[in-house]
Amino acid sequence: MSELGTQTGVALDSAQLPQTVEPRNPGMALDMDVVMNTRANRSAIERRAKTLPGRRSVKKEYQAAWLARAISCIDLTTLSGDDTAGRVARLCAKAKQPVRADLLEALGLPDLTTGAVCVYHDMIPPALKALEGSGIPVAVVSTGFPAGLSPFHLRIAEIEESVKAGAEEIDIVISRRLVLSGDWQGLYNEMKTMREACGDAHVKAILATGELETLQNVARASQVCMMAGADFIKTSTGKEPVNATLPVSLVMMRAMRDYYEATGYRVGYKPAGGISKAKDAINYLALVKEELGDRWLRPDLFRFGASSLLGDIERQLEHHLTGAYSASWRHAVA
Ligand SMILES: O=C[C@H](O)COP(=O)(O)O
Repeated sequence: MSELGTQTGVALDSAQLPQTVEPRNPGMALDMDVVMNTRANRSAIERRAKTLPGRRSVKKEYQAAWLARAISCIDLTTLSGDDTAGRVARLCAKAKQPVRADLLEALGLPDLTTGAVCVYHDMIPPALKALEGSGIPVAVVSTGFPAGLSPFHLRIAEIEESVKAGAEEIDIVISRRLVLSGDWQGLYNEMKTMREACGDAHVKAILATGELETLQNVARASQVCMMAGADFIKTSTGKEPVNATLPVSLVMMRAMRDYYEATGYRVGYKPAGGISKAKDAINYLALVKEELGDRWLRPDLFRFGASSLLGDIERQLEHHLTGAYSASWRHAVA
């Protein structure tokens, strides 16, 4: 049965999620033939991406199921210079109970949570404290986020410090200049060293696609990061002028599909930055379903990096259950 279909039924039951554990991508030797043969046809990709928002219409209980799944895949994020322990604690409370309790009951999903909470290094202790016992992992941005231009040994030390402090997921930024100068070996070495520094923590490689100039560069950088052992590839920091887009997502997902076909390892995907509307979330999930298949529609293989998406999803779910919209300020996240 198709899992989040518009034709076939889907129960709003998180217990439906299979408990299979995906083997971690171990990486492989850098294969320059694969990298150089990886291409991206911009006009074909843009044409394909444009068809998505128009023809996807998921209604009523199916829409609620897709939105509930979207919530389970959110890395609920705060990455501001004025973050405080209090703000992070409020964000974590929202991660533990992402939607009003009566709405969760009505959906039959009393235990629904977000996929993770994503913060800066200094906010790890308050996040861990607030999430204690919830099973929700703390993700941390690292390696001189967002530009990634601090000395390399300090970037590695930063990863090690965050792992030591208890982060289970490390979102690293790659050196964009290595992509822009075609230094694929340099990018491979950097990513491999970062993956090693993460140890048991999972590593998400932020490509900062809005700064990579071409879709071909995005495709090649995706391949190289996966070969070097990335657990996830992620579009953006949220701080670039252009962040996640559907065309970029199509390119990255196709690179992931090629990598899976070549190695048997599934790498996760995280679009991030500027995703703030429920209907955008559904478009991304639909793209994942069509390009990669149902197995990828799980928090272990798919996340949204988003600071304000949850509020709009809660609003849409409230409308689904009560027939009325509430003001967006009632769903402020933190
Ligand atoms: O990784 C997450 C992003 O920084 C969040 O970006 P956003 O604030 O545009 O949702």
